Amino acid sequence: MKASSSTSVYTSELSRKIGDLAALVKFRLSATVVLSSVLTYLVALGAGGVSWWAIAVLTSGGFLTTAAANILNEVLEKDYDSQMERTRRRPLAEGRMTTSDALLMAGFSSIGGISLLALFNPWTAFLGMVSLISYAFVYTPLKRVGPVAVLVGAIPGALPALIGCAAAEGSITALGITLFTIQFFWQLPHFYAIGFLGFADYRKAGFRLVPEIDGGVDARQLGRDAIVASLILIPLGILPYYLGATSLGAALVVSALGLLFFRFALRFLRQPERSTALRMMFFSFAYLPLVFTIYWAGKMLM
Ligand code: HEM
Ligand SMILES: CC(C)=CCC/C(C)=C/CC/C(C)=C/COP(=O)(O)OP(=O)(O)O
Repeated sequence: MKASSSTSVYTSELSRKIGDLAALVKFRLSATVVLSSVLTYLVALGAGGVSWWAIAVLTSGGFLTTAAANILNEVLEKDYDSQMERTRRRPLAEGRMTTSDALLMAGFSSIGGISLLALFNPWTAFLGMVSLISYAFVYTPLKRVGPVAVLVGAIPGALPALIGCAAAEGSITALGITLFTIQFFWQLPHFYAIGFLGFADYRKAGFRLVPEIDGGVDARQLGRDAIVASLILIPLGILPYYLGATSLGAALVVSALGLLFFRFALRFLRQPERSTALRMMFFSFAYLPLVFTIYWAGKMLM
């Protein structure tokens, strides 16, 4: 009896620790970031030369680097995270973890991550370092300054696409810049939907990522910007075909997804409310992995 109750205490303690670690590194976000690097790596590499070993190194190096960036972000924001409903249960915000433990993890994680990325080539490691530093030390403080933070945050947010291409090609190429640009513009409607939905929460903690008008969210501005970004994604979708990185069919499907994104943005602009924002947000979750997978499939079938 005693043994079984101490086992269940141990199990629930362990699952709480795992939950805390997942929240500390923003596991789902980090996993998607890494997926974008792995998929762009595969697009750049095409059919030849894919090794499971290289994919494992890119996945673990990318994950450790992204985890370090997110830990630093949560250290810097622990007092603000505790004021937001969405983030208040994070381990640093609730005091279940100390700042020094978190910093120690960020230190080991960044050294491990960048070292693994360096196994590909110096560009991959350098770009990993730039994304980590710009996310933690430029974007994070700018979140309290104004909506410009979103455009700045979209740079480290898009660098994983360039990192994947650099790992495959050894340098910064036209394909890398194209996939970076797609990931950059994708993030704008992605965040504008989230920002609209979470406006009150952001405001409570003093984050100023979302444009305001008369003390409320400026939904027209968000809608217009989402329209512009999604319109840019439509022609951009074709570009990898001209660079020889995918088939015409795949590129056209990606452009069609851009058109669909535009429709979600247009509906949001016409009717800025929870339901239209939610649809734009859920579509954004699917859009990026779909786009890179379609390019890859197109290249494999060429
Ligand atoms: C300017 C850049 C970005 C901003 C400001 C941003 C902001 C956010 C926020 C605040 C959430 C939490 C939504 C919630 O919990 O309700 C979120 C969710 C998410 N973001 Fe982004 N994001 C950005 C870029 C990215 C990038 C680069 C990726 C991946 C490639 C990404 C993938 C995701 C995913 C998969 C989720 C849902 C998973 C989760 O809620 O943990 N985001 N984003
Ligand atoms: C390879 C490497 C190191 C890449 C860095 C990639 C990275 C962490 C991208 C995330 C982009 C981003 C601005 C997310 C929102 O964070 P937020 O601080 O607004 O989210 P929060 O409100 O949930 O804290």
